[in-house]
Amino acid sequence: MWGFLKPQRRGTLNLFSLYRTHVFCFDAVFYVRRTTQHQWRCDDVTFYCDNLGLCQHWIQTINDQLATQTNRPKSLLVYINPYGGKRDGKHIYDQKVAPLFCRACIATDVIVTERANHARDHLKTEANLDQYDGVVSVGGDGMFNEILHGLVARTQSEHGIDANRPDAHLAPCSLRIGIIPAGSTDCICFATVGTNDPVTSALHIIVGDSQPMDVSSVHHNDTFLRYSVSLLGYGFYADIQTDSERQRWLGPARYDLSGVKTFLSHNYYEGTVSFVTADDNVGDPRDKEQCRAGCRVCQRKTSLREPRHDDPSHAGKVNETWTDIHGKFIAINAANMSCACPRSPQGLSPAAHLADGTADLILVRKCSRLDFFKHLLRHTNKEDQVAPCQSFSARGTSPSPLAALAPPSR
Ligand SMILES: Nc1ncnc2c1ncn2[C@@H]1O[C@H](COP(=O)(O)OP(=O)(O)OP(=O)(O)O)[C@@H](O)[C@H]1O
Repeated sequence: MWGFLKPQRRGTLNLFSLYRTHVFCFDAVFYVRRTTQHQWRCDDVTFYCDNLGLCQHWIQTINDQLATQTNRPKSLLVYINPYGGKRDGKHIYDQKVAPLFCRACIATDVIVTERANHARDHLKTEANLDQYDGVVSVGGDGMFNEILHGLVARTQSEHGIDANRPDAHLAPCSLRIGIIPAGSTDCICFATVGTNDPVTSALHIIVGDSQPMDVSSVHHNDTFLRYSVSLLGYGFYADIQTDSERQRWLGPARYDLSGVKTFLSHNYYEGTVSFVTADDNVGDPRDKEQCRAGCRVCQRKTSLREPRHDDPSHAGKVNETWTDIHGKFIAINAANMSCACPRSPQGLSPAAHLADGTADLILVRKCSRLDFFKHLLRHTNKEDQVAPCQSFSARGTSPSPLAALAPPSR
């Protein structure tokens, strides 16, 4: 007879394991409990039984059910950036994440990076990727980007795709990337999971959650520069980023200092932005629902986009009509995702989809400091982020001053 009894002994149990006493067999089942603000926690239920055979049968049945879930990772390659955010990436991983991976029987190879681009270079050339189900980034957005670059570059070189061609269709990576937030803004984690919480992210990885993401490639004069999954910024945000790197010793507070400095300098840039509007775009920048795992728009778009990287004749799009906008701009932003983070819970483009094959182009023309301040202030609240600025869904830009955005591919 199964029943919930007061536990006689609680121990560190494997995800599904059997503990025996002389009187009862008992088995603790660990599960994910959803709490508030998109946070997940690990909880357990203990079942008791006085029939050992029945208990074993029950455990076997659960394990058989779990074995059918092939999306759960069994082996992961973990990169920890000990240098990002408040420099506590290693501590976060050891204290909050490793015990959960261990409990879920996930084997891990852990590399603590020793320099910038260590993870990228290791993934590009050395790592034996066949033995892993995924790669985990413990760090911030910069660390995620390193891993993205390593994995995407490796995949393209294995498929013989020339990444310097802006019209090349990139081959999708077979490995997934998990993010354990341990950086300063952790925008990519926040925009995909809804919170910056290492335990929640670890549990998403354990249960095999996944979300496709658009990747934009940035080129200059037919030379590949970099990939981007979040914000591609020219002007205001790029200036903050450049300046904040010089203040890294300040930790996450460096963004505040650089933000104020850049705002006060009130720089603007004159040039022409060219873009192609998305033809079958179903979303609108003012849509109320935020894109999350399982989004129907992204699922539909992903299924419509056939991978065509093996057919050179399909490279590039024909009949694209380019629109030019000339002017003086304070900020030129292409958002591949909402770019939400704790300071901007809605993000720069709240309704941007993670995998619909488009980027939201946000142009902020030269205006007074006061008007620009009002625009920035909206990022911190939940009100309409786009009015009265114009916002476009675009799939490309022309050369200078913005590097071209190739059609995003997964
Ligand atoms: N061992 C290391 N020493 C120095 N720099 C490193 C090391 N490992 C990684 N890096 C670099 O540190 C940079 C910043 O890391 P990360 O993104 O993790 O933190 P952050 O910049 O504080 O957070 P965020 O990007 O979310 O603002 C990355 O661009 C990465 O290339």
